[in-house]
Amino acid sequence: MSQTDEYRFQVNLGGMIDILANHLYSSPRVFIREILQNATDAITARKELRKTEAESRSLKEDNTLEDTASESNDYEGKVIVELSGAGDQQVLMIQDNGIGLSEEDIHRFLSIIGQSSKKGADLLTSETSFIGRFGIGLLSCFMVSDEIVVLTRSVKEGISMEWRGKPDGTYTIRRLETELPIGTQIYLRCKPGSEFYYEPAQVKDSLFYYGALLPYPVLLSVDGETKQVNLPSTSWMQDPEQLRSRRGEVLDLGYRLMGERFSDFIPLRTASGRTGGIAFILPRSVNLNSKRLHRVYLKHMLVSDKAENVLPEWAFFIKSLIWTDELQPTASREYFYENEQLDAVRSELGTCIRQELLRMAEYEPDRLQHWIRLHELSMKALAVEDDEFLRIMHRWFSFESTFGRRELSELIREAGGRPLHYTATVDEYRQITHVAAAQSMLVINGGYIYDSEILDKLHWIDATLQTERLSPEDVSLSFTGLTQEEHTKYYDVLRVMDAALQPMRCRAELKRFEPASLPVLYTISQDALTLRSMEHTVEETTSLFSNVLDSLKAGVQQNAGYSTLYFNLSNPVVARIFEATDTQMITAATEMMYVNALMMGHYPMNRSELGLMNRSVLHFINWGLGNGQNT
Ligand SMILES: Nc1ncnc2c1ncn2[C@@H]1O[C@H](COP(=O)(O)OP(=O)(O)OP(=O)(O)O)[C@@H](O)[C@H]1O
Repeated sequence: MSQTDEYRFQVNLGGMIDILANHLYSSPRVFIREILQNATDAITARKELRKTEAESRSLKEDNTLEDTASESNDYEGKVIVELSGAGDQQVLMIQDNGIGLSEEDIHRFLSIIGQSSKKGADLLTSETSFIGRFGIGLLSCFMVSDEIVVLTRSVKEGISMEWRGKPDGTYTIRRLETELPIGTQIYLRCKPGSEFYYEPAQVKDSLFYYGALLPYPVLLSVDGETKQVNLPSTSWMQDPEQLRSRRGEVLDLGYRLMGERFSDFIPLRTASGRTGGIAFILPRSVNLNSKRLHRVYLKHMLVSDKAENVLPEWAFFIKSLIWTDELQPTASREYFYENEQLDAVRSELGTCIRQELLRMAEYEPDRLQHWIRLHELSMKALAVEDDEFLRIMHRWFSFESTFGRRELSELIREAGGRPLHYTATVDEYRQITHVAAAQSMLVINGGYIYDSEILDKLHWIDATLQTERLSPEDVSLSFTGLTQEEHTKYYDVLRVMDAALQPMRCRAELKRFEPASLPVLYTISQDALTLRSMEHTVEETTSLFSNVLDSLKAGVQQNAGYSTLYFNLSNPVVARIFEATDTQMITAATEMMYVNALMMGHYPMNRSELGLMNRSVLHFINWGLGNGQNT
């Protein structure tokens, strides 16, 4: 048997940095986030240590818990960022007064890649109060510097230490003579080509971008001038009541962090209180398919300003600012794992929004109406998909109707317990709108996108809400018929009219209806309508395709009913036609009325109908001129 030699894997640090820079992080500027994050974790660790120490002391000395809490609260975390030098001699120093690193910590955590003092038993699922867990974040500094220098003094031991690491994987450690303050200082010297990331404005922007909500001061010192970069205490953000009472400040925060001037918002908070935020209502209407980009802070640090999955899909009219301490970020820290926890949080935040909508519907209807008007089309699209949303919003949706544009709640009231009548197409609505309005009949135009689908679904969400689709033929049922004498009197004229309309598979009927100004009403069955559009297509297509259509047409033709042209005897012109005796004149008038009705109903006319129109117009001109000569 041959001898087996055992070797250790070697890590090519340069290669790893390349992977981080080009494949994990979206921009080199994330090094600021990683350092701020480490500082935050170090401050948290120091706070926790003080708390445990105070607790064990209080147990020994029998102090009250309040004494313990106040003792652990008298420490204030702080981060100072300093820029010095110029060009490629620029140095960025980040100092925190956190827990610091002991000599042993340096060997265990700082010098071994992938080793972290912060992870729990299970790297991905166990929870800690820290943001970091992978033990790779500090490497991001090599994207902008050829050396990382860490000066540190642990709260646990008095020795001040220096660690210097290079991207080739070498590092040095030494004890310092001077005594440093407790905490850590990181020094980065600008790497050629990275000058941009050391510009004071850039550093300031990045510190604000990632750390605006950090609960301790982050100070930036440039040319001897020191200013706080992050927002002064925003702990009130976590309390929905405070958010409501600080309306102006919240809207201002929205502008500073999200760059948009919002005018309204909904406070968010899950039952556990571990996730919450502000759901800003978009002040402009948005496409339902546009990305929903939310801004999420994990333990006060920005994780992503492009998080799509923290709110339900339907909350497209909202742009939110979310804080959480429970969601699991990915290693790039730019997204969250799509896991059960995220599912639960998303649904709880969705419930907050729903409840607020319901609350508004009850107590602030004007506010709700304003939003709906802004986002109505997208909200209707959502309501078609989501019954729960439809249930909340339906009564605020507006529809065109013969009573004007009204909210559904008003229309339901007007209908007084009777079914709501609606047309399925805009053309059908156009055909009957005058007639229905003149007869004070409530008809809703369901022809616009989503409207008839919503009307169709109403009885699913409320069994008392009945709807009925109406066709123009149904409206004709409300017309007044003629007396027996009138029937006899107008029988011959009607026969002439029928004969004139026969080639168009249309029949004439004589009724009385309102408004008197409307001479005729054209109604057509669905089959007849299909046949009409097929005929129209045949006229416009190639012979091969028209053969196919012809055979389809033959099938439909057998079933297709006639359309009907209702003449309105209450209309003075129609009344005069029925007094006429000249058959030619009656025929021409009928044809004119027919094409006029088609145009009013927006039906495309076929070739023979256009010819008909031409003929009858010429006929009337001729007749008019002849009449003129006679007088
Ligand atoms: N400012 C600091 N104060 C104290 N310890 C620090 C500081 N910065 C880094 N460390 C130590 O160095 C270790 C490695 O840091 P690094 O940023 O690489 O990883 P991490 O923060 O643990 O995890 P992640 O890769 O998820 O950010 C940390 O676990 C911590 O022990």
